[in-house]
Amino acid sequence: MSAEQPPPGGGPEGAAYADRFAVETPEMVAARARTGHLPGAPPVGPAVGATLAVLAAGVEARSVVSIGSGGGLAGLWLLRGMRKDGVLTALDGDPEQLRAARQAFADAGVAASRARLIFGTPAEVLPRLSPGAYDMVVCDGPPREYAEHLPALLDLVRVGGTLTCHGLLAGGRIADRTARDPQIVAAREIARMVREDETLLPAVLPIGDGLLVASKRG
Ligand SMILES: C[S@@+](CC[C@H](N)C(=O)[O-])C[C@H]1O[C@@H](n2cnc3c(N)ncnc32)[C@H](O)[C@@H]1O
Repeated sequence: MSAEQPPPGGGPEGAAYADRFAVETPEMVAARARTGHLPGAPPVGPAVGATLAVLAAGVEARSVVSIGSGGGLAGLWLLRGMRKDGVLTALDGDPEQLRAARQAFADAGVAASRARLIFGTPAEVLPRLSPGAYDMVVCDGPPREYAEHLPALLDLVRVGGTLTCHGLLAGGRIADRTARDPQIVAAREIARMVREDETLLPAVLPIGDGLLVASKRG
């Protein structure tokens, strides 16, 4: 890296600053602590959470689907950015994560009418959701679980709405041509499908473990 060329994202110090910049509420801190012992990837960091809030605010989100609700940390950020009358639909296949999410929303004073928590996998739940009815669809689970559902996920997003998938970079391994494990193959497949879809305007944000964002155009 030359002296004139700063490291992407400001390097580790820049990433740490981005996380410090986005201050979590006490309820968010508690949500993070509540699910720390559960299996699976950790919840979103503050920089990713704040970005989700900004994206939700940008589309004036009234309805958002979150795939892989976890313990509700991303949900709290999303609700912060959504309209005050907005409804978050969050699904997860782990009842303990859903219980933790319910607790997190209650702690934060989120009205029950604003959060719909559904137990199930994308294969079970997505067919029950209305196509084109969502301002934003947020994926935060293993990419290999969601690659096959990408067309159904995109179908849920209204024109002008936004899709996000977190975990795309997999610690940078997505760029390593020798890496061919199922998670990386699925992440590359998601990236390819989104980039080649002419109805989408996509970008990869190198925050957290890589946030793929795409705006759906007419
Ligand atoms: C990284 S955590 C999500 C954290 C959450 N976005 C947050 O910030 O609080 C991933 C979640 O996806 C869920 N998950 C993984 N595979 C799933 C599947 N096939 N169906 C439903 N949920 C799944 C896990 O139970 C876990 O709660």
